Amino acid sequence: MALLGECCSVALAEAGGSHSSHRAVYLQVPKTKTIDIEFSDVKFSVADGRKRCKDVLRGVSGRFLSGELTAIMGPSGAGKSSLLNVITGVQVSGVTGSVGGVSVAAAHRGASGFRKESCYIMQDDTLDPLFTVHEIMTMAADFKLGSSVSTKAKQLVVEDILETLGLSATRETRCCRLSGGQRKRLSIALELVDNPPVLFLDEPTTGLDSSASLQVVSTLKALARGGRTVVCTIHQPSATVFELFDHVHVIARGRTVYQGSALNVVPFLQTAGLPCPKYHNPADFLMDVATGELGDHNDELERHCGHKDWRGERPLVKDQSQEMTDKGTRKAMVLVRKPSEFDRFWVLLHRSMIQLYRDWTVTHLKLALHFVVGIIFGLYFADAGWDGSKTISNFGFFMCTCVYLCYTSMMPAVLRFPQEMSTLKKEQYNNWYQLRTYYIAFIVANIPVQMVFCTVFTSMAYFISSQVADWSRFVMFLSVCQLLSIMAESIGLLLGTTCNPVNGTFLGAILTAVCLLFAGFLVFLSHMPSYLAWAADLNWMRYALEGLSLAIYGYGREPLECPRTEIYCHFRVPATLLSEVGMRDGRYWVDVSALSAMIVVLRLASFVTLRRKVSCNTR
Ligand SMILES: Nc1ncnc2c1ncn2[C@@H]1O[C@H](COP(=O)(O)OP(=O)(O)OP(=O)(O)O)[C@@H](O)[C@H]1O
Repeated sequence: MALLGECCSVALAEAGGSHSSHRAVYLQVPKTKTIDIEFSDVKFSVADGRKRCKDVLRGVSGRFLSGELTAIMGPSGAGKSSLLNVITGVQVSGVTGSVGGVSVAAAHRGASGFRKESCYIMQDDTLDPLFTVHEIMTMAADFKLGSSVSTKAKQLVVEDILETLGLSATRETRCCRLSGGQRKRLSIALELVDNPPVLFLDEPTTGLDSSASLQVVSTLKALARGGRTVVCTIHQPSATVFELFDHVHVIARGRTVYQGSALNVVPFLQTAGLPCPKYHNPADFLMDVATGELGDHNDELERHCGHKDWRGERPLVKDQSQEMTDKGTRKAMVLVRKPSEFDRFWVLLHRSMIQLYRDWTVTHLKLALHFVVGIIFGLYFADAGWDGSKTISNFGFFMCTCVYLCYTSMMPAVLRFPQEMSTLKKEQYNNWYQLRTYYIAFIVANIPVQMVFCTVFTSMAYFISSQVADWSRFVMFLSVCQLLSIMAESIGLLLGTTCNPVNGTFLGAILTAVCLLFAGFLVFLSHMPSYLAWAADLNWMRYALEGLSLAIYGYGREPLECPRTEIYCHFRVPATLLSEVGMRDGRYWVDVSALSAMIVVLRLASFVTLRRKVSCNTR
């Protein structure tokens, strides 16, 4: 990698800001800091499942220059995405060689400066379907430009980028309703907000028709001409699209078989004794050769492409900032200070709140279901709260409440992070925010919602089943329910970040069933074999059940009423139940503390596993 010029901006130099903490953002594609990326002898191997090594990249070298639009091409499985992943630092294990003048390992530790300034638009780039184009762009501007830039200036940046990428007409359209080409352009637009000097794109034209592909690649070319280094992988481009590329790097079976200008492909193949038929798309012919359809010429091509530099003239880069000054246009330059994590926390919180509000399946539907199920529970256990002859049924009500809260909190949580993983990976790679900021914002936004669901269900079930009308007991009961549902959600988050969603939901269901077994309901704590008592001590459901029982029957509750028809009312005195089920010596505060401690441990553990999952390779 080489810095070709200290042309970041005059304003930057005047401000005395370092490149890492300040960046100049123009309201139109500017000439920015220019970065060339050089990589040499890059090798990447993976275990192929039979304890043997498969060489995916076998010593690939090359240079991607600023101002140029580069395509990495090759047959399917040749190693295009792998090369991009190695250069961007997404793939580190099993890789040797150097990128940006330093070894791959050192580059991963942060020695390669271009990575901090580059953005990577992945193939399966997901855009939140709940937001409009304008909203999602505004959020990107808030993340990247922070509060040092006024809202008005941010809006100008957003409008300008939308205009440049031909998205102004869709500004009020929700992302889920955009066409494939518009989605790709929006993914690019999001990353342009803070004007990155390097853009990597994995197959930006996949799934697009020829005119949309042409639009996307033309956009990329315009961005490259603004001084950026733009590199993308691409499959079989049309002749028109192919000609737009300034530089093409072709890989076949992990080796470079051509690197040079798109216009030099035909003369190159001619030199290698492979004349391209007249009226044939050179890109198609090149792919036919690389796939071996015309015989195995890869060794020959590899030799020939090393003999001569097939690269074309370096294109002239447009200095648009200068252009703007010359024309005296309204376009202004904004000096950006890197936003604080605190600023980003508020943006994340705001985003989570909108998501919760707009996704009616997450909030409205669940709220309605908790309300209805709470009523059903209450009716099913009607009178169990005051009637001494139904005390065992009431104990069953506590157990059913625990199981219901566990399942309804745990299962959605298992799917929560896997659903957001691709967005999270992209935003993490592109330095939108730190993972801990995201995690804290998630907790702060989510816990109150969880508490509201739990309160709705518990209140309905509590009062309809005629539990004791004592506010302090109700608060104690509700607090345990809240802790249990947050606890179950924590387990779900941990499972979602350690296993895949299918295994996670299966394990969650099994875990809840085992906890039910050791909770002290099916086998009372007093009847449990002593050598298995430890299992109950580790069981969050046991603490919840005990907490609920003590909240209702502990602390000197008056004897219950019994119907006249009952000749013998065994559980009339509440303490009798507590003694029989082995909870007489239980302490409410111990149960609450145990649940709280487990929540803290599990939330920390899920953060660690989430970080591992986000930072692990794309595969
Ligand atoms: N982390 C990995 N573990 C195992 N195999 C891998 C890994 N990364 C790449 N490969 C293998 O390396 C080969 C090249 O994969 P890569 O995705 O780079 O190809 P590609 O040229 O981008 O293909 P396509 O155009 O079909 O996307 C494939 O056979 C793939 O299975």
